[in-house]
Amino acid sequence: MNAIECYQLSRRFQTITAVDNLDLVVPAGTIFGFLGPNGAGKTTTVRMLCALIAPSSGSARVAGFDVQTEADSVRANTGILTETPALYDTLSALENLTFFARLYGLSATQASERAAHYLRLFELWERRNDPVGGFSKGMRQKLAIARALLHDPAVLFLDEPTSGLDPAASRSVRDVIKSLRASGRTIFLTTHNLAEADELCDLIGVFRTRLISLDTPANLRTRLFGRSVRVVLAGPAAPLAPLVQQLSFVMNVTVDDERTLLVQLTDPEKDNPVLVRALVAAGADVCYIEPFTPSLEAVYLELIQEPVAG
Ligand SMILES: Nc1ncnc2c1ncn2[C@@H]1O[C@H](COP(=O)(O)OP(=O)(O)OP(=O)(O)O)[C@@H](O)[C@H]1O
Repeated sequence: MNAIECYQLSRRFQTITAVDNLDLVVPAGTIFGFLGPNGAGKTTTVRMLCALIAPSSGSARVAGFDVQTEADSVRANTGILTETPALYDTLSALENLTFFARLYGLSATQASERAAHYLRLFELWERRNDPVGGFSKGMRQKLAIARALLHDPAVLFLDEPTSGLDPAASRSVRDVIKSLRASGRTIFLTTHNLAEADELCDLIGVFRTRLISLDTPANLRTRLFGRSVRVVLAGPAAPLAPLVQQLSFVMNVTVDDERTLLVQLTDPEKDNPVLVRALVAAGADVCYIEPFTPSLEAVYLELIQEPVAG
């Protein structure tokens, strides 16, 4: 089953087109990473998918419901963590959660059960009676995610969930996100943290008003950079680059540093021995050769450089 399906989804604000003909399918139980520069239209997309604003054209189904004709059901089945979640500072963690659970329509018993469940899950139980005003940013963020989960939504939208958190708090929030996927939820994660997207996401959409690319992190790398190896030599690398470039299976060569070549090729298992033989025949001493995995950041920067297809 698909958690999210968009068909030609668009939103215009006066003269600005914020989202242009978005076609997107996100399978249930996955973490989808939505990446794009500032002003790309990510928040606008999330607001349409949560049935908070109407599309100008096109359609979308979230958790099986149409965002326009079944907006109440969409809202009942989605949770959203906004970039700056508001919590009541003078209320305790438990009071905050039970208050919001009642707003979602849960009975008093259900509200306290659900609040206790998430406070334990997110390791906030010991601090349940403390006013939230004294909580660290990481604790507040976990509490805000808990709040978004109180009505047990199938699809959770998280906007920059680890922004401004220290490494330990970020790790703890990422673990929470993984545990939510393990429980079968679908997570729509908007982030500028590419290492985080790489670690968490099953599927990544790179977006700038239009969807530029949609694939798994591994496929995005291979599609853009092919399969690459780093060749570390005992002597200078630059003089050998032209020779390597001439090999029929080599797609591209760059000099990574004084003694290192980055070689993009089609089939490392088959091509590496030929590459090494050619280098040795040219008098080079090969110290070692290893697979090279470009960072998702390199992939992302390459993708958003490309002009948006007409
Ligand atoms: N209510 C609105 N009225 C007019 N223009 C809007 C409105 N909401 C968004 N926009 C415009 O739509 C475009 C996309 O904005 P949006 O907030 O969706 O981008 P974003 O990708 O979420 O950006 P960021 O990463 O900075 O949060 C921007 O040009 C923005 O100014």
